[in-house]
Amino acid sequence: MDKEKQNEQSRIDYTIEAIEREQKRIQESLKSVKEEARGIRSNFWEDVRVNLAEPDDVSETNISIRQQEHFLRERERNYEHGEKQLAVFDKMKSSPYFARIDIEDEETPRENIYIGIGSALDESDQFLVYDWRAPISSVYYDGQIGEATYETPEGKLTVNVLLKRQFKIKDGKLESMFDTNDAIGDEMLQEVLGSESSLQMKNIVSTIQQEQNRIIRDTKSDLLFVQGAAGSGKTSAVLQRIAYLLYRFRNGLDEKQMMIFSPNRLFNHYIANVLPELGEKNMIQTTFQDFIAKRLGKLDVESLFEQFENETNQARKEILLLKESTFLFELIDKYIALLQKGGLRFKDIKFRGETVISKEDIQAIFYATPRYKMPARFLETKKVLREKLYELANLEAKKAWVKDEMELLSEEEYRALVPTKLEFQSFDDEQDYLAKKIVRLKFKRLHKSVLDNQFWHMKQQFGHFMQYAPRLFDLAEFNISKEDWENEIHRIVASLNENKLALEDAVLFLELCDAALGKKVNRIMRFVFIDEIQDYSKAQIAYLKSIFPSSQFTLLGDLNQAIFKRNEKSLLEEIAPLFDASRTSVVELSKSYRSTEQITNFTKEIMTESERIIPFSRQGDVPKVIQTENFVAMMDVVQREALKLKKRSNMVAIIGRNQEICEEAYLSLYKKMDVKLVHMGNQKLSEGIMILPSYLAKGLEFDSVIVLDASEKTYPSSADKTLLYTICSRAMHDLVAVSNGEITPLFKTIPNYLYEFETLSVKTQLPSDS
Ligand SMILES: Nc1ncnc2c1ncn2[C@@H]1O[C@H](COP(=O)(O)OP(=O)(O)OP(=O)(O)O)[C@@H](O)[C@H]1O
Repeated sequence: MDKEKQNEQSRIDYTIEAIEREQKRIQESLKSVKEEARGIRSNFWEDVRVNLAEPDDVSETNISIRQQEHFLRERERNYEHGEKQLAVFDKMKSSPYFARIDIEDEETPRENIYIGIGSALDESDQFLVYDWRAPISSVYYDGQIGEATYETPEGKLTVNVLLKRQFKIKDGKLESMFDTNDAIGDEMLQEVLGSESSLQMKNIVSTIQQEQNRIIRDTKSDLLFVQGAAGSGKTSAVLQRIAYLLYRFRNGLDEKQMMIFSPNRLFNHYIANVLPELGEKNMIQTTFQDFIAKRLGKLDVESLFEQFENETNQARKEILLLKESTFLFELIDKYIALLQKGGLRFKDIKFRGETVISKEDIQAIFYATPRYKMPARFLETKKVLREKLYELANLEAKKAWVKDEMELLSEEEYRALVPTKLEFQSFDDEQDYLAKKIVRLKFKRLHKSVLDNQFWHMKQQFGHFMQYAPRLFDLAEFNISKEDWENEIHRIVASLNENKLALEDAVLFLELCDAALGKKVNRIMRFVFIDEIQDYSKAQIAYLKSIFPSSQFTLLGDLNQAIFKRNEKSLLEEIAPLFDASRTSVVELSKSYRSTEQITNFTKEIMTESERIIPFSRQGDVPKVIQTENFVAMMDVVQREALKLKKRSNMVAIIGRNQEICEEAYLSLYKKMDVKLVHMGNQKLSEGIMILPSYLAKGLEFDSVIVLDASEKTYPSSADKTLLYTICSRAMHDLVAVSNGEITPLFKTIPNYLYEFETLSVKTQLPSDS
C-alpha cells in the first residue's frame, strides 16, 4: 500500500473509532432519555397540579398539563433523533465517507473536507465527516479543480478546490481511491452502473452529477420542472432532493409534509428504500389513482389497467383532449354561478322507505338561503334540514311502529336506552322518552347523510353539467359534434350508474363538488413531487395545485415516454401558465445512465429528437431483434433468450404491450421454466424471470429486457413510439426484441449496425418447435 493510501486508511480507522465512541455516548443518553420519558409518563398526573376549584386554577392546571406534555414530546423527539443518528452511524462504521475535497480561501489555509452520508465530529467538535447535504459538500458535486462557489444560507461563498478524491470503503477497509478532475469521475460511476439491478432502487449519493445536484439543491422554485431522457436519473435525483430538503429545513419540515405521486404501486415499493438508506423516513407515497379514489369515496375511479387497455376512437380523442385541458375545469365556476339562481339537483330524504323531506322541499330551502357563496348556502341548508329532522323525529315518535318496537324491547335493550339514574314521573313519561329515543337513534343515519351532503344529487348534477356545458361554448371549436357529445354523456351516465368514473371525469367531478361544497385543501404539504408527469393532463395538475396551495412542486417527466397522453404540446408549455413564471426553473437531463451505450444508441433512434439523448459510455452487446413466423416460434425464442439471459442477470423482464399478451405468454411458459406474471392484482417485483405489461414497467429497470412481440401488428405506427421507447429503455445491460411476424416499422428506421437482426423461418426453427 502506498504512503498516501496508508494515510487515508489511518484516517478511516480514526474516524470509525470516533463514530463508535459517539455511538456509545448516544446509546447511553438514549437509555436515560427513555427512563426519563417513562418517569414522566408514569408520574404524569402526580406532577400535574390538578385543581379545578376556581377558573384561575383550571387555567393553571391546563398550563401544567401542557408543560408535562411538552417535556414528554421533547424527550420523544430526542429519542427519535438519537435512534436515527445511531442507524446512520451503523452504516458509516462500514463506510464513513465516499469523498474528500481539499479547499482553501483567502482567510483559511488548506482544509480537508470528507463527505459521507451523515456528519461526524471528533472530541473537540471538529468535523471529521461532513454530511453530503452540507453547503460545502456541493463543491464536490459541482466544481472542478480551481475556483468554485457554493450557496450557504448566508449567501454565496467562493473557495479554491485543490483536490477531489473518491473512495470505495467497505467494512472499514479502503478498497480503492482515485483523484479526479471531472465533476464526478467516470470510474466510480462506471462501477455503480455496471452492477446488477435490484428489487429496490439504490441511492446515488456518492455519484450525484452536476446537473442532478441543481435539482437536488433547489429550494426557491415554486415549480421545478425536470425534463429528462429515460434513465437520466430523474427519480434518483428527486429522492435525493427529498433527503436534502429534510436536512436543509430540518427544524421546520418533516416527511409528512412531502408527498410523491408515483406511476403505480409497484413503483412505490421500488423506491421505498432510498430514503431509509440515507437515514431519513419516507415521504408520503401515493398514485394519482389512489389519491383521487380516496377523495371520491364511494365512487370507483377507473384503474390503470382500464385506462390503458380501453380503446378510444378518434371522436372520443377530441373529447378527451378537451377534458384534459383546463377548459372545462375552468367552466365549472361559471356553471356554479348559474346554479346560484336555480338548477341544483337534490335527492329525497327517506325514512323507512318513505320520503320525509322531498327534493322539491330541499330545493325551496336551498334557494331561500341568502345569496352567499355556494358552500355557505349548503351549510345553511344543512342547518335547516337538521332542524326539520328533529321536528320530524318528534312526529315519527307517535307512530305505531315505534310502539311495537317499545313492546318488544328486551331488558338489555331497555337498559341501553334508559340510563340507570333516570326516574320517570309516570308511565306516559317513560313511553314518551323511549319513543323519542328510539326514533332519534334511527334518525342519526339521516343526520349523518345530511352532514355528508347526500341530499345533493352529485352524480345527476355532474351529468347536467356535461349536458349544459355546450351552451357555454362552441363544441365545433373543439372538433366535437353534438352527437359525439351526447354519446359521451350517455357513457358517463352509464358508468355513474355503476358507481364508476373515468380518471379524466373524476377530476372534473371532484372540482364540481369542491366548487359547490368548498374545497378541502391541504396547507400542511410543503413539497409535492410528481413523477412521470407526461402522463398527467393539465386539468389533473391544476386540480393538485388547488389542493396543495402552499406547496412547491417538482415535476419530472419525459415526453418521449408518454403512454397515456393525447396532446402533442410540450409539457412545460401546457403546465407553466399554472405557475408564477419568475419562480419556475427548468432543468433538462440529457445523459442517460441506465443502459449501456449500445442499448441507448438503439432505443433513442426510435424517437425523433434523438440527439437530445446522450448515452453514458458503458459497453455491452448490441441489442438483438429476432423475427419469427408464429406465436409458438416466438415463445420458443423468448424461452431460449430468457434462460440465456438469466445466467448473467438478476432480473429478466419480458415486457408485453398489454395484459392479454402477457397472460398468453405466461400460459405458454410457466410449465417450461420458472417465471412470474406481474399484473394489476399482483404488483410485486421478484428476482429471476418475470412477465409484465408496459404500464407496470414504467419507471423500473431490469438487467435484461425481452420485448414481447415487437411486431408490426402490435406496434404498427408512430403513435406507438413512446410506448416502445419506454419498454426498451428499461434495459440496463441486455435488450432482445422478439416478434411474431414482421417486425415493427419503428425498428426498421434504426440504422442496422446498431443491432443484430435474425429471422427464424419455419425451416430454421428451434428443435423444440419441430
Ligand atoms: N448520478 C448517478 N449515479 C449513479 N447512478 C445513477 C445516477 N443517475 C442515475 N443513475 C442510475 O441510472 C438509473 C436510472 O435512474 P432513474 O430511474 O432515476 O432515471 P429516470 O430518469 O427516472 O428514468 P425513467 O424516466 O426511464 O424512468 C438508475 O439505476 C440510477 O441508479
